[in-house]
Amino acid sequence: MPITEYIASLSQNPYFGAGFGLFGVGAGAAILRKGFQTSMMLFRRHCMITLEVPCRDKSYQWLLHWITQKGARKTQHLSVETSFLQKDTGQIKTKYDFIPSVGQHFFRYQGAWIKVDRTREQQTLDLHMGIPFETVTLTSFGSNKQLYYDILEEARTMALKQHEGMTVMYTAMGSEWRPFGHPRRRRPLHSVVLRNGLTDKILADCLDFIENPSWYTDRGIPYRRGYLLYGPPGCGKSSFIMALAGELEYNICVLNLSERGLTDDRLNHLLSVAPQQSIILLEDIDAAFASREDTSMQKAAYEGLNRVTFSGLLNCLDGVASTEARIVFMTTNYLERLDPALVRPGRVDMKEYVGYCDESQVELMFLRFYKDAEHAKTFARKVMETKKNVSPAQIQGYFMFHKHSSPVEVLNNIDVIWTLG
Ligand SMILES: Nc1ncnc2c1ncn2[C@@H]1O[C@H](COP(=O)(O)OP(=O)(O)OP(=O)(O)O)[C@@H](O)[C@H]1O
Repeated sequence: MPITEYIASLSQNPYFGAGFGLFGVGAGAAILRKGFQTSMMLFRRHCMITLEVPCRDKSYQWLLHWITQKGARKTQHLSVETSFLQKDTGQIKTKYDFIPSVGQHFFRYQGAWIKVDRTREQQTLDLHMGIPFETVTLTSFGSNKQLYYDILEEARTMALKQHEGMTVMYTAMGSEWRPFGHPRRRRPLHSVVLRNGLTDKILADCLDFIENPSWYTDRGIPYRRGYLLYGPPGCGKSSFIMALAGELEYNICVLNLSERGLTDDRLNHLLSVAPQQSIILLEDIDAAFASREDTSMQKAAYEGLNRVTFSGLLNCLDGVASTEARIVFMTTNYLERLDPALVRPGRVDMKEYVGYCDESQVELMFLRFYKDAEHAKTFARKVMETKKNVSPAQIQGYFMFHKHSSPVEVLNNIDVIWTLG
């Protein structure tokens, strides 16, 4: 049979017609699907704008809180984050924050609909935090990037407002800094009573440093400043640094140099990634190295474990180069135990003794507690007449002991100061 006849006979075959029809429908559907996918992809690429924020990014938590409070307020799918807040009285209040749960949420911002996708990768763990890796993706119509800048900026401002008037303490965890405990209410600087003029001297030095970055850059000097406070325990070294941080609106990163596992490399890294506007505090700096020289059990226990070396610390202090003001505070009870190399200018630019009370300090502390100028003078004189060393912590303890006593009773019992605690 010639081929034309064969084709003509096929067209009359009902089975072939039906099969061909089905094939046509299938092919048509496939082409339509492909076309739809391509146009969706083109639409997404040209008409939608997305922002992906991974959980390692600083703005991640800010954004989640902002979305719950400002954006997707009506969403019913939430997860909880519990935090603690300390009141002035020391009482701790538990606070529950809701954040959008994993999944999709929608909200309107500046007239635009925004889709929120919070996704969690079950397979990938964030090694630093030990939690699954997460991302939040915002998607919206249009090409206006400003929308996302505005959202991130609002989220940041909202987060910072929460900590207004607070000092956040950071501690080193692995290779990063993490807030430690609850943010503390700022302590008024002059509530820490140091010898006359010392508070203002240190404050003025810090302010001069913070306000004059160009003085350092113009002269090629690293933009950092080191302070050492030394003196007996209970005289206010730590309290002063906390109060100073509050005054400067800085936070504090506390580093324990004797910590096991803190190597030179880790220390170097930590110093270079410290949060902005924070004071680095190295407490009891003598303890980290003193134990190396003695042959006590302690040394044996730590032997073989990674620790910071003295030269490592010096290198790290020298290497703290930063575009923003880097303030390092060190404290010690034993200045004489410190290696001169550690306290030379450049590493320690200001070295101040914070010691036992003098007469005016005792008087001021009395005034703060009892608001009685006349008895304050007598009290201070009587304390000084004993010729015994007295720390502000001892005076504070004595006043707390006499919380409900009259100023006269406080005057008549001063021997108790040295027997408390
Ligand atoms: N100069 C001071 N003025 C007011 N209070 C003070 C002062 N010094 C110490 N105190 C009080 O005494 C307590 C202990 O003080 P702090 O821990 O600051 O002393 P320190 O010098 O850092 O001691 P250490 O060397 O043991 O760390 C705090 O409760 C603090 O309020």
